[in-house]
Order: sequence, then C-alpha cells, then structure tokens
Amino acid sequence: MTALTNQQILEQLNSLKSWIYVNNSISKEFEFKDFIQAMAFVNSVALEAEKMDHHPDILIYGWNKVKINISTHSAGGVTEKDFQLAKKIEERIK
Ligand SMILES: C[C@H](O)[C@H](O)[C@H]1CNC2=NC(N)=NC(=O)C2=N1
Repeated sequence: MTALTNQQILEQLNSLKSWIYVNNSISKEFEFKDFIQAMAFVNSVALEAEKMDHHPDILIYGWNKVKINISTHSAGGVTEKDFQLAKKIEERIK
C-alpha cells in the first residue's frame, strides 16, 4: 500500500467530519459525557481496528476526551486504509 499525496489526503478529508491532517496522520478529537462513555467509544474503536487489522494511536485524556491519530506504519504515511478506519469510527459515534 503506498502513501497518498498531500493533495489526495486533503481531498479525502472533505468526506470526513472534522478530521485534520497533522504529523503525517489523520486526526480527530472527541469529547464524551464522562470517562465511561469515552472508554466505551475507545473499546468500540478497538473492535473495528482489530477487524481491519489496522490500528490507530489512541489518547484518552482530560477525563472525557479521546484523540485518535491514524496512519499506515508500513507505508510511512496516510493510505486508503486510514480513511477506511476513520469512516468506520465515524459510523460508531452516530
Ligand atoms: C502484522 C500486522 O498485520 C501489521 O503489523 C498491521 C497491524 N496494524 C497496522 N496498523 C496501522 N495503522 N498500520 C500498519 O501498517 C499496520 N500493520
């Protein structure tokens, strides 16, 4: 899998809500009612990641916030798989 160009990444970001391109990955911050809701979200992301065998970096902070960063380690950049995972994550919080 080859890394997408900056142009391709910026175009694909338009199909996602509030994700940004930073530090060679796509990233979004989420805020929840409380810590338990945040952890429930993180566990649902873990299940999606396992299903895809494609894993994000997950930061749980500030009690009820979660930051997700996704890149494709083997490609050293952002690939289609990262956008697929981001779309799955967005479906999980609807
Ligand atoms: C062996 C296993 O399939 C690989 O290490 C997978 C696991 N999850 C992964 N996740 C991400 N984000 N990038 C990868 O290159 C990757 N590779």
